[in-house]
Amino acid sequence: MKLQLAIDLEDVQGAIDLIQKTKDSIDIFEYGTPLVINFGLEGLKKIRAEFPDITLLADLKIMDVASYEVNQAFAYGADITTILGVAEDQSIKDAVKAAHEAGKELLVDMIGVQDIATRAREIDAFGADYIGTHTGYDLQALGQDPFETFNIVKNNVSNTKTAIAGGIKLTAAEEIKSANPDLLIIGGAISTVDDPATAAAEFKKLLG
Ligand SMILES: O=C([C@H](O)CO)[C@H](O)[C@H](O)COP(=O)(O)O
Repeated sequence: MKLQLAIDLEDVQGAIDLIQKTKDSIDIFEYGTPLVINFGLEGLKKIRAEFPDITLLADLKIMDVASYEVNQAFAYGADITTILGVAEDQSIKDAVKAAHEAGKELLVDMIGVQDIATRAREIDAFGADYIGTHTGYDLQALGQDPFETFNIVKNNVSNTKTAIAGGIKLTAAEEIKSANPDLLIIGGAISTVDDPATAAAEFKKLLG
C-alpha cells in the first residue's frame, strides 16, 4: 500500500514546506485542486523545480479535452494526473492513451458517480492505472466516508489499482487495513495538524 499526501493548501510555499517536512514518509505528493485553482500549473512547475525526484500527482479532475489537459499536467512536471469517472467514456479513453503514450499514469476519481459497480467495471476495461473512491468535502460535511463504496469498487475491478480518499483519519486504522487499497490518500489528517511529519510517519507505519 502506497501513501499519498493531498496538499490542499492555498499557497505554493506552504506546499513546499509541507513536502520538506513529510518527504521521508510519503510515496506520492498531490498538487491539490485548490492549488490548481489558485496557481494553475505554474505552481506545480515550482514544486517540481524544488523536488526533482518526488512522485507528483496533479489533481486536475479533468472533465473534457482530456488529451490536451493530461499532457499539460505532464509538461509541467506531474507523473500522474486525474480525470473524473463521470466524464464521457471517450474522454477517459483519450486520457488513458495520452498518459500511457507519455509513459505516465492516470487516476480516475469516482466522485459523483452514482452506479459505482457498473462504472468501476467500465473504467477497469478502459485501462486506467488507478480508480479512486472519493468522498468529497461536501459529503464529508454530511458525515459520509468512502469505505463502503470502496468495497464495491474493489469487487468490480480486476486490473486497475485501487485508491481511497475522503476525510480519512488515523482513527480509521482498522478500516484502512481491512480495505487494503493500493493507494491511501490522506489530506487534512496530515496537512492541518500541528506536527505533519509525525502524522505522516504514523500513517506510513500503519501501511507497514
Ligand atoms: O481531492 C480532494 C478534495 O476534492 C479537495 O480537492 C482531497 O484531496 C481529498 O479529499 C483528500 O483530502 P482529505 O479529504 O482532506 O483527506
